[in-house]
Amino acid sequence: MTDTETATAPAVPTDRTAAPKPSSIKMTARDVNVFYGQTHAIKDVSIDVDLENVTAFIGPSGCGKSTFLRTLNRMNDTIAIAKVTGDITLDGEDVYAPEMDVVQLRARVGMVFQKPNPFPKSIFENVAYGPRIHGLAASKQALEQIVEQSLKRAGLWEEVKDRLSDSGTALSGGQQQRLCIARAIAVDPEVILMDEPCSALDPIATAKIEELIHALRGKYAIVIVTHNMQQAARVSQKTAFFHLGNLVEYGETSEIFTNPHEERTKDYITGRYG
Ligand SMILES: Nc1ncnc2c1ncn2[C@@H]1O[C@H](COP(=O)(O)OP(=O)(O)OP(=O)(O)O)[C@@H](O)[C@H]1O
Repeated sequence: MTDTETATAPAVPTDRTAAPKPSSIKMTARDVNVFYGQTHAIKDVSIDVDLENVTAFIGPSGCGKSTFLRTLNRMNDTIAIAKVTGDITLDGEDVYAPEMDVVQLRARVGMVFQKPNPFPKSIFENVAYGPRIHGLAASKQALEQIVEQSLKRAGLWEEVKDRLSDSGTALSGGQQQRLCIARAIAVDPEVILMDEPCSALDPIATAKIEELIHALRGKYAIVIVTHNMQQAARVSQKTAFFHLGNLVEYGETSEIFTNPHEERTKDYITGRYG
């Protein structure tokens, strides 16, 4: 059954992981607009991203979830016709300031994409590349330690520790996605943005990524775009609902799914439109 076929809102887990924690604000967005030529894709969006809570972005196809996610680490800079206005900060620093080093920013605010995209290099090199170019390891041993710790944090170490020189592209889809998460973790990020990270994965691989998101909660601020409302309910403590480029409602996930304030949110989570 797909989300659009469900007649009721997804159940929110009642275990402790679902409860939001008091949090410090890691990123802020104020009055953010994004234009692709004449298309006004994001309209006056303001939001705070917590460190301790996982934030899910949900909404129907084309509502601007990915576009807004990409404003947080300036990935839209790579799209020639994209224009971003408004203010975005990371620990109070202006992300769009001319002096902001974008390579450094994207290490601090890492990204995991819909389709796993390991480099056509060894498992070790996939993880070692970032720390090496950012000068994070003083020695070969230090680099090996970073690789091991990142693979452990990404829940992949046990599966790959005996074949670190195999190609990253030879792993299964779910393993490749965890490798991409290890690659993001290796440069010691503060925020991890995930753009539908499970959409190309089977249910078992998806469950592993969801467990991993739980385990990483609080170590990094995590924002996940998902089409799957059950997934949003399972992995996040805060949910933002987007519709036609507007942020319609943002709040605690349990509240959004059980007691939404806006009619459009209610219609979406009960599957009245998709
Ligand atoms: N590179 C681009 N060039 C031009 N328009 C774009 C580009 N990327 C997105 N858009 C437009 O911006 C709007 C928002 O798209 P976006 O991909 O952010 O939505 P989404 O909610 O993530 O959709 P989906 O869930 O289908 O991935 C849409 O109208 C889309 O057509």
